[in-house]
Amino acid sequence: MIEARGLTKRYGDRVAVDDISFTVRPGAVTGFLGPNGAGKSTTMRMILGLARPSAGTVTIDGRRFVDGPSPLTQAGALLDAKGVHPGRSAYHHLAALAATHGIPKRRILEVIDLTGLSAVADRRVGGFSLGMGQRLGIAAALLGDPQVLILDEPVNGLDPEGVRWVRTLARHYAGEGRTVFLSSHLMSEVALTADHVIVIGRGRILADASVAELVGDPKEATRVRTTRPADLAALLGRDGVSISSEAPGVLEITGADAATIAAEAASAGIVLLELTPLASTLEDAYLALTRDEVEYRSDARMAEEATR
Ligand SMILES: Nc1ncnc2c1ncn2[C@@H]1O[C@H](COP(=O)(O)OP(=O)(O)OP(=O)(O)O)[C@@H](O)[C@H]1O
Repeated sequence: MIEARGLTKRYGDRVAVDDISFTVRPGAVTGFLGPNGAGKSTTMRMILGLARPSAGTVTIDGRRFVDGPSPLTQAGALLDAKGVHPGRSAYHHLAALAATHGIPKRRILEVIDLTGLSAVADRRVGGFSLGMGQRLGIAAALLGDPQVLILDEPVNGLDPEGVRWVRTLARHYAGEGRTVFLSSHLMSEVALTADHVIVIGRGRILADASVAELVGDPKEATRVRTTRPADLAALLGRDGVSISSEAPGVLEITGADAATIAAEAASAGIVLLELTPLASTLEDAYLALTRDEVEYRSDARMAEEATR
């Protein structure tokens, strides 16, 4: 379990993380989402004792990470996959980590196998692709068989098979009752992988909810394509039904479900070419939550350009 209380990080007069409190629970995958510069990496670095909070506290299983007896067994992290000596082989990189943390040698081969690196374990890390580097970073995170996994953009640079592998791995570890906290820019990926989502924007928490809660009920909108849009709109035009049109012949209707629309159109002899219930997605919810942030950023950029 990761617990942050009043966590704050300032760089000069810039507030990167602004008095946030949250709990990342065991037995679940928690996604950490936010636009660029929102404060995700800074938060993860504070969790791991790599950045000092300006105020507030953050603990892993009740202890500050640096206070732990054997950090790699307490939490494993993938932060910056580039922080590896390029001249070393993958095996030697992991062996060096294992040696300094009292981890038995057989565990090195286990994580190499687990991360699909067996064929390249003796190659110099300097020649690794981004995806192989990510796998090595994840291998290092798993080395201490930790109860808490913290992964910053773990699918970055991975091919589709690799993305699926990370998803399965995250779900597997959560299924074992461990805590999995992962950041991502890919909303669709988080929707598939995470049970719970924390959304951060400009250093503040915008949402802390289950994926189901965040997505909420389906929008209850239905997209309809017909040769007689005006007739259909007139037919359905009553209190509680709203109809908009963004393209010729296409209506987006809320307040009447697909079955009602189909039945009424049929009784009036109106031919429907398409009838699609539109569910809102995590991406919709995320974009709605971070809209202000994005507007702020584009406005700021425009203002900056205008004054040049
Ligand atoms: N060492 C630092 N010195 C000064 N400012 C920093 C430092 N590290 C981060 N920041 C600033 O803190 C804010 C949050 O950055 P952070 O990297 O945590 O965001 P992020 O959500 O991880 O972004 P991204 O998705 O782009 O990785 C940004 O405005 C960034 O410029």
